[in-house]
Amino acid sequence: MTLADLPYTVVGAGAIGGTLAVHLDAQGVPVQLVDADPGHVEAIRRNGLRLQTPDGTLTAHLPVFGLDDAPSQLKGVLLAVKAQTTDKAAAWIAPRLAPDGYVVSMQNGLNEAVIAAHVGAGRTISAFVDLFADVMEPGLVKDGGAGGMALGEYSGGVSERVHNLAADLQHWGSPVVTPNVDGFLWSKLGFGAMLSATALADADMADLIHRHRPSMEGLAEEVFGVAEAEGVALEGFDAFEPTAYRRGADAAMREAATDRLVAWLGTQSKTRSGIWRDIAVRRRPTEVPCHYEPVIARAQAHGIAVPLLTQLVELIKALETGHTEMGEPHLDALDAAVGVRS
Ligand SMILES: NC(=O)C1=CN([C@@H]2O[C@H](COP(=O)(O)OP(=O)(O)OC[C@H]3O[C@@H](n4cnc5c(N)ncnc54)[C@H](OP(=O)(O)O)[C@@H]3O)[C@@H](O)[C@H]2O)C=CC1
Ligand SMILES: CC(C)(CO)C(=O)C(=O)O
Repeated sequence: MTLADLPYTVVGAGAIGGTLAVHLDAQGVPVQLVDADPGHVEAIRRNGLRLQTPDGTLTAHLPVFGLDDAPSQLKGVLLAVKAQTTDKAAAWIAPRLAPDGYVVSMQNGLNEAVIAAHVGAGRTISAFVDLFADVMEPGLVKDGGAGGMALGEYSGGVSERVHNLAADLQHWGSPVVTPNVDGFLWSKLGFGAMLSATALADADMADLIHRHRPSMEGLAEEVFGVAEAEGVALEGFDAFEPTAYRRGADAAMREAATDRLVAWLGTQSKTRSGIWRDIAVRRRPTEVPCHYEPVIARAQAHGIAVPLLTQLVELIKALETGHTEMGEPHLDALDAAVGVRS
């Protein structure tokens, strides 16, 4: 096999990596998996990787490896580990990555710089993913609803390899190919702050966003204040309209945007965020500090106050360590903090 023939490698074959791998396989595109969870690897080896979709279950029988027995040379890597594992995973990938290989960050957060530090900016592809998926049991991923995706070069612009990747993903859908993935990533950080806040309570994302509009909208506004200072041109996606949450946005326009967002979230069969799932089901640390501490640091550098975001990160950390329990009073307190601020 020549380098050009090497399959895609999904590193982190969980909810997102698993979903994309099954769709690549269904498109007839060669793909192999690497995952750190031995139980998941074993289940995939035994029964294939199964993706439950509204139209039935797709099963992909794919080569699957643990970190110790994976191939020594990788070409197109789709990285789909949680953000806090990016550094470790990229360090593992770097010595195995072919000179003309690349790593695509199929993640939430600003992970591209971390990846580029290991493999080089020229071998890093930016991506934004708004898919909805969950690992239900080892070897089984549930498609929890449709969402958007964008792809582009981390160094800027778009390229043939980005267009090729978008074409290879056609069985999943149609990714946007754009030089402004950053605009999507920052918009998702705003939306993601709302989703992260819904993990403070034990109820569905749509209901909590509807009931706690002051804090939800205030969180997005804080993130977008930082994005603006960073010179990022925000991009809308799915039912999320970032312009409605910029400071000074018309109040009626903002409420209408939140109405549409809540209605759309209500159509998704995945009703709780990955953050909620990590705390309540998996009982493991979440991505929230890794996503938002860099945003808070940038806010400080620009002299921008982000009190809601800071409080959100502290509350999530307290939930992770068991210092507090999930409950809607946390969101009432955030709502009240907005009242004090404005
Ligand atoms: N799930 C969703 O609907 C969405 C997720 N995202 C983003 O996608 C990214 C991936 O999330 P998601 O798919 O939900 O996460 P999952 O936890 O479902 O999948 C990640 C997988 O990676 C494995 N893993 C951990 N460390 C390594 C490693 N060093 N090398 C290889 N594999 C490793 C994990 O194993 P173990 O469990 O043992 O750690 C797990 O099986 C995150 O950034 C998330 O925010 C974005 C949009 C939606
Ligand atoms: C809510 C969702 C699925 C939106 O993409 C998400 O980002 C997550 O679960 O982490």
